[in-house]
Amino acid sequence: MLDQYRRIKRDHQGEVLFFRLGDFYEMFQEDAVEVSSLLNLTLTSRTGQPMCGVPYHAARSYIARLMRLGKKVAICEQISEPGNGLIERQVVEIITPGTTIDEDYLDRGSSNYLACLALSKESLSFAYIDLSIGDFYATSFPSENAAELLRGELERLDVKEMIIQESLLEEYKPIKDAIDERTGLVLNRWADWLFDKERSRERLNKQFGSASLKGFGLGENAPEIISAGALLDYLDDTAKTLIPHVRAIAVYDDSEFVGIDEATQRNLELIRNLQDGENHFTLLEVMDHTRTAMGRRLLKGRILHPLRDAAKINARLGMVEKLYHNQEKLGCFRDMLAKTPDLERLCSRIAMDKAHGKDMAAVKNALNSFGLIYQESRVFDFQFESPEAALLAGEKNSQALVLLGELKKLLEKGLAEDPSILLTEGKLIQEGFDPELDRLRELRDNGRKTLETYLEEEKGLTGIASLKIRYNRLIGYYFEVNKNHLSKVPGHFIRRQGMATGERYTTNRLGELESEINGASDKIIELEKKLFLEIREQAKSCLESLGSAGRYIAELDAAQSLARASTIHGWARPIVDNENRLRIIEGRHPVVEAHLPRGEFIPNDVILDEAGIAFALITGPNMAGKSTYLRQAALTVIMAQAGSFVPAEEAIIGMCDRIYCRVGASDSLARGESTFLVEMNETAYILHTATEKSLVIMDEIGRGTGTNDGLSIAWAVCEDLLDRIKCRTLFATHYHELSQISHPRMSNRSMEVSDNNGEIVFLRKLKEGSTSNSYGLHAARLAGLPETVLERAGEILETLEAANPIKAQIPPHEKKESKVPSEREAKFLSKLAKLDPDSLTPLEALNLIHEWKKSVSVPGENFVKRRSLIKDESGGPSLFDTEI
Ligand SMILES: Nc1ncnc2c1ncn2[C@@H]1O[C@H](COP(=O)(O)OP(=O)(O)OP(=O)(O)O)[C@@H](O)[C@H]1O
Repeated sequence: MLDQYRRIKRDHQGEVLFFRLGDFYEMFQEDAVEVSSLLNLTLTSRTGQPMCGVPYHAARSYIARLMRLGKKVAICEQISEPGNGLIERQVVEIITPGTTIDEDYLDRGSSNYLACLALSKESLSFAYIDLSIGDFYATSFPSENAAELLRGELERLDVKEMIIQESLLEEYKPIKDAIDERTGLVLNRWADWLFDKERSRERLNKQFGSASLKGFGLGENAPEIISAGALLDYLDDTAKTLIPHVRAIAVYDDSEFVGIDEATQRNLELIRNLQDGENHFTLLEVMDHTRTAMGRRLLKGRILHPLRDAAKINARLGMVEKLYHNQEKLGCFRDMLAKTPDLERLCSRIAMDKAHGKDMAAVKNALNSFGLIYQESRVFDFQFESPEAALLAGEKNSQALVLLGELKKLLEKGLAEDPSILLTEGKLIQEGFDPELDRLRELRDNGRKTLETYLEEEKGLTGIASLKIRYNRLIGYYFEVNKNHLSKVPGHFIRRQGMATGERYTTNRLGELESEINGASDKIIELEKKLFLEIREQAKSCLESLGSAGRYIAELDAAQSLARASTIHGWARPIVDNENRLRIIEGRHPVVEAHLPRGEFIPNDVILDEAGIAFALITGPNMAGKSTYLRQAALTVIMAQAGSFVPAEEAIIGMCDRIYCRVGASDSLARGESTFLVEMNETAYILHTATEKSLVIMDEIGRGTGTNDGLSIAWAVCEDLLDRIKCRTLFATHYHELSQISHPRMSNRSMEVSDNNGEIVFLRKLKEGSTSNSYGLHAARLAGLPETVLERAGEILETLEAANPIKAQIPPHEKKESKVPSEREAKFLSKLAKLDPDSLTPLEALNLIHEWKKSVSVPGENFVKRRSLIKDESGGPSLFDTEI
């Protein structure tokens, strides 16, 4: 047996092998040593080999714990009946954190992503899937910013498991660093030869039943194909079943959603807080009043993927508004949604033939709720976002609705009231559904009654009042006679077994009754299983419609959640347009406000305007509320573009393409970089990627180094943002000297403080103009610094202020040609980098040159001037060295 174990284990080195031995799953050797310590199991040994085990019926809870610890588990079952010789065993399933669809191993309100990263010529191919609901996405990252973009996606998606092309880890340090930082990520390193574009294309076509992938936005050379195909290969190996619920792939690029990089997601505490990574004190917490797991997952996704399409945003807002204005119906929807099971995840269990009786009962309940919700929602004429939900909403008697209605009836008629989760013990099918099943049940039940009558008969005959009929698996039905009555046992009793307390007997009549009852029972179990599987198969044929119903419920739930939050917190519908402006009147920080007593949060306006002031430099003492103000601006934009009402009296949000939120001096010890280096890396990233349509929030940048260095850097960064990028910016600083920057697009604003002879009160109101006092000593006093230290600090401060270390006159900013390529140039360069000259015909090459010539002759943009920038790495002349 151990040889068999070793043989199987050889193919499952990366997984903990759960090896079925009778009623236990056993682990041996290194698995046993590791798992016994992880799960606190007793470590024993078998023929000198370390061993530990868990009972088969309790295995799920142990597997769930291993999943949470980032382990993969291979389930090895006995596949032949016990008899003479070795039982055959085989791995029937591999459960991994990214591929599991089992509710016990999943977080209800979070998506569960498995991702794949591969190299595709010059770009990186990135795909991810949530197998538990069948959502499948792909994108590609241009090589220039690949590591930052990957970081952003991994943070946003909270990927649980990833397949990665080995050479990427070995040859691209920034990628390796981005992966290494995610400590909980389960990583599968795949050799390069396993990534094959042609095979990937075939696998994807097979999955979608398509002849070409063009319909999914995947052209002939689309880089996304390679990672998406590899992902399906991996699922073939692990899930070991078909995945028919994965019916399409959505290819996206960064122009669809607001770019929110990893640091911004964290600094704004969108989904997880900075303290313990939980969702308390986050934006999600205040927005989330969902009633279903489907709605919660969707809402989370929307917060992390705000849109850049005003029509779509307005459709979401419209749905929220209709519910907001009809509080009675809002309450009614909330009640109905609260009773709705997770149809999306049930669909994947049906698709993968894993839905048990209770799952099917949940489908029945979900369909019931859906029917009621659908009926109630029709009067609202909601504009649903996903095509599948929109289709359901649009066609009153669509085919999908008919199918769902029929399935609901079938489940109501066929499924037992409280069905078993096993296929092997009956209790699955309702009475009156199948005549043959009813007949067998009657036979079985009558058999039991007959047994009772027969027992009474024998009691009378033998005079043993305590005579009992019992059953065990070994000898079946038997009479049990207490030892006090053994003398009364009649001749037709056949002795089967002795016990300490008496004897066990059978009779010919008892044997006959037993075969009648058992025959019927076995047939019932078989028939119930068959009927149940037929019902499940019927549900499987409606998967698409079930998925649409799930999505319909999720969208409605997300909208009602936002309507509810708006009602509780007094949020207003924003106007969202394409202008480069922000006009938030009486805005509040949604999270800080929610945790303060009602009315205590002091609202402030955020006014940034394309034509006028787009850059606000905010000074003010410590504790004055600068950071809160900055973040509330970013959060308001995210909320609006996610399709939510916002915490303001009124708001006009000119859509942002990217939002950056940087906080100076934040540690990133995990990256092994100095605090200041991280700050500068992040600032560089903003200066390289922000556009005129971005919103940049900078909170005390430049603090992590010497005053003069920090101030100079902050000054130059402000100038670059003002002159070159021209984006909307809120820049908070304690370098009051920055207020000397004089620029028509910049305004100085500060947080008001009342100072009544040293009695400091923070008014938390933004006013025009700068301030030159940081009241740092006041904050230090509040923090409890000893009085002697404070006194001494006061003396030093006076001396320093008298000396005024930053006296030098800063020369005016001379606009120099920027060293950073514009977005258009960057796109062009990326295209150029991807070009394969060997595959071009001379005519194609000539056409390209014509195209380039056209693009460089656009007024105001001049690549020729910047040719020194794009020399190839060898230092030799690049294409752009040639005068065009
Ligand atoms: N508008 C407001 N209304 C009420 N309370 C506020 C407001 N803004 C901020 N606060 C509270 O004031 C405290 C300090 O705010 P914040 O951290 O934003 O100040 P800061 O100016 O950035 O301070 P520092 O410069 O020391 O980082 C926070 O606890 C916050 O809850």
